[in-house]
Amino acid sequence: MKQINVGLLGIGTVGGGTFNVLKRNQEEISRRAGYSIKITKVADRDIARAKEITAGAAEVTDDAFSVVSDPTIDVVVELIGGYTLAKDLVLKAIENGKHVVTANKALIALHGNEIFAAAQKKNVIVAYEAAVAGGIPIIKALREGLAANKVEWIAGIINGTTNFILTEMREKGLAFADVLGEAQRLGYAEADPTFDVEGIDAAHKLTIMSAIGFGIPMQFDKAYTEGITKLTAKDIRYAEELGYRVKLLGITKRTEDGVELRVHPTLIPEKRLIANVNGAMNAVVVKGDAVGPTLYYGAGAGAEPTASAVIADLVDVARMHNASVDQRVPYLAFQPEQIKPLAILPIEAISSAYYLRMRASDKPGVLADVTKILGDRQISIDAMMQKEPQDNETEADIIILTHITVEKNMNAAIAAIEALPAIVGSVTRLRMEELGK
Ligand SMILES: NC(=O)C1=CN([C@@H]2O[C@H](COP(=O)(O)OP(=O)(O)OC[C@H]3O[C@@H](n4cnc5c(N)ncnc54)[C@H](O)[C@@H]3O)[C@@H](O)[C@H]2O)C=CC1
Ligand SMILES: N[C@@H](CC=O)C(=O)O
Ligand code: NA
Repeated sequence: MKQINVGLLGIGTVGGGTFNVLKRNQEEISRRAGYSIKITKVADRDIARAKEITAGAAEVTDDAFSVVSDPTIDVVVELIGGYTLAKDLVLKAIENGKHVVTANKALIALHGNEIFAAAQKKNVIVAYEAAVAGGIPIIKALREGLAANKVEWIAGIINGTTNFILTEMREKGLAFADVLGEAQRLGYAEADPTFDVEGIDAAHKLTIMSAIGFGIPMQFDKAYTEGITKLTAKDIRYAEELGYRVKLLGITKRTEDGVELRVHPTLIPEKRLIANVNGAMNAVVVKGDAVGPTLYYGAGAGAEPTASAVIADLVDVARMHNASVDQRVPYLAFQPEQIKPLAILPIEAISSAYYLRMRASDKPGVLADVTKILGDRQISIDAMMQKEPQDNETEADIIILTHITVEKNMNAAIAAIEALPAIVGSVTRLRMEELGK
């Protein structure tokens, strides 16, 4: 059987998983690929660890550029992360006519447009299944399985670290910081976990799915990004009392005015399957006009689940490396000349239902003032809950769920509510999604 030589850049969590799974399932994988896929060279700055993992099965170097320039290497697998060095390495590999597989969503979301244009010119594959929702074959589903559909919206739990944190906080009442440490230990978190907890990693993945779903260029800089660091256990509890779960959701929707591209904590009805996705698991709902809503579920992070996607890409490369660029699945699902920009809507222009929590002095008339402010702006109320003041407290929590309104309208209403003398501090606002239709 012919051999495909792989140069692996970075043998950390995902690189190590890739090396091990490829070794363990070698026979099964080559029966599928029609080629023996072999990691022949590994670059990692931690040479000792790389040598320990590879145990003599591959040449090890600390010079990643020597791998992308090595004429014996057919495919470069980039698993170092970050955008600066990774971009240089990937562009150099493409320039040298090598196919590329990467799990690096930051790289694709920020520099994908440039990378795919370079790859198209050189007739090489750039595959990135592992970059979105880890082991779930969501790129495959979006690019191939749903090709008949006009995609209407995509919504997903696409960051394992934050879903793990939210689950542990809800189920075990643990503090945010303790759970983050555990997620790091388990290999889920990014090198800089701010990317996870501030929603940046999810926004990278959402940007990629939005581009593939709607045939638009990658526009990460226009994404609205809000993480989970300000989320309180109290809001998670109140949401639950009202029949909802709070998840960090990435949502992208095609509307008449443009495309919504937003990541934020979101209340989802608990009866939805996606509301019950826990731990580091990911789930993505894609709504196509023909197929309706479809749900994809699986491990979104971790060594072997992510390796599963990396190796699936390697199998695709093995099968398709001799084809010409126009015989292959296009990088972003649409033919490159058919990628057309659509405006990304600012967050003020999106429409959503809302969860509002405010603290009010326990005086008569406050509720009437709040409902009048909402009514004056045509914001209708779906549900309301008032918590009696506890023990020595003189203030009560009021929780309101609204029907759908434009965010700009809600901003004005919140400002007016916060200006009421009886309202203490600021109003907590969380967006809600039905995800049904
Ligand atoms: N950990 C996960 O669950 C997932 C990670 N990813 C992505 O996969 C990529 C790799 O992530 P991890 O494996 O978690 O990271 P990691 O930090 O465990 O591994 C990175 C490896 O690259 C090596 N490295 C760093 N700088 C280098 C340099 N200049 N030259 C040579 N080697 C260098 C490090 O020594 C390390 O072994 C990232 O882009 C990440 O976003 C994607 C999906 C899931
Ligand atoms: N840090 C990421 C890793 C996978 O993409 C996550 O937690 O989802
Ligand atoms: Na994937």
